[in-house]
Amino acid sequence: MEAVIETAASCVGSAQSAAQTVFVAENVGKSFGPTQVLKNISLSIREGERVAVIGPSGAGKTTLFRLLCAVLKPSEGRITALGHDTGHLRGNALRGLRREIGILYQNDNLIPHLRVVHNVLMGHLGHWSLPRAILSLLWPQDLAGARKALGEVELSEKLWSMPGELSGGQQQRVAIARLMVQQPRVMLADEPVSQLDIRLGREIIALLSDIASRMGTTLLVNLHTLELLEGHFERVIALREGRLFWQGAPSEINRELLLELYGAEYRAMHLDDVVLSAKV
Ligand SMILES: Nc1ncnc2c1ncn2[C@@H]1O[C@H](COP(=O)(O)OP(=O)(O)OP(=O)(O)O)[C@@H](O)[C@H]1O
Repeated sequence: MEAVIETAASCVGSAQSAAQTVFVAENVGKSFGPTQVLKNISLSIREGERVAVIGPSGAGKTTLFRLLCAVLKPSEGRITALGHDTGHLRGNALRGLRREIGILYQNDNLIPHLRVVHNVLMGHLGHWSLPRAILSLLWPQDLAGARKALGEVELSEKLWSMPGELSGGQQQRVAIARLMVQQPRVMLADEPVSQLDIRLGREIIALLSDIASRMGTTLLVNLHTLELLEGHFERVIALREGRLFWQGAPSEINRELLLELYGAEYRAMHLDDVVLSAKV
């Protein structure tokens, strides 16, 4: 099966569509020392889109996310994030960009010695002055905002709990409540459910997708569990060996594509059992 790869020109699109674009990668490469882990990646993500990034282990998914949120700079090519060339961002401009990008990791999202309320209010950190942030640790500022966000993730009763008293799924919900308080323009979730069983994973992906669509926030999720694509994403981007292998709608994914994408991992992932359909 022939991999469908967009050219830089078609990805970048016209000046008009660029105005509604949150990320543009143009011929991006990333090397660590002599090892090139991303090669010639060109893609764009539109405002409000919900996109899943898939691919075998080591394909470069996390590296791509770190480039998009400007934690890493490209070795080649250019990334434009919310209108800024990340290769040239420094100081306040870099902090400003990071405020607009909310990140959810697979675990360790919460500060273990802070109560849930304080973890949720961490979402305000990019906007609050240092004195207000310190004061909030003694006397939570915006308690109503924390209560509301926790209500949205159905954890109102955990406001004063410690993270260690929560299950893995509940901790991810608290991290999502923190994202709601942060109100970023983009949410990047890097394998947010790989530590959870499939039922909890489904709940978390459904919650993220629902919140992103209600807030009009762009959502990018790096996913290993392909069963979770169903119904939540408008587009899938597949990476293989550091290259953009394929992109399209979830409904276009078929057995041949997955066999070619995952190679030896295909059987281990039980992909024959995966039933994919687009209900977005
Ligand atoms: N800081 C680094 N220094 C050196 N090599 C790195 C670094 N970060 C990532 N790599 C390498 O880059 C490649 C891609 O890693 P990355 O974590 O982006 O892949 P991935 O697709 O997210 O994999 P997984 O699904 O297993 O998490 C891997 O071979 C990894 O070892």
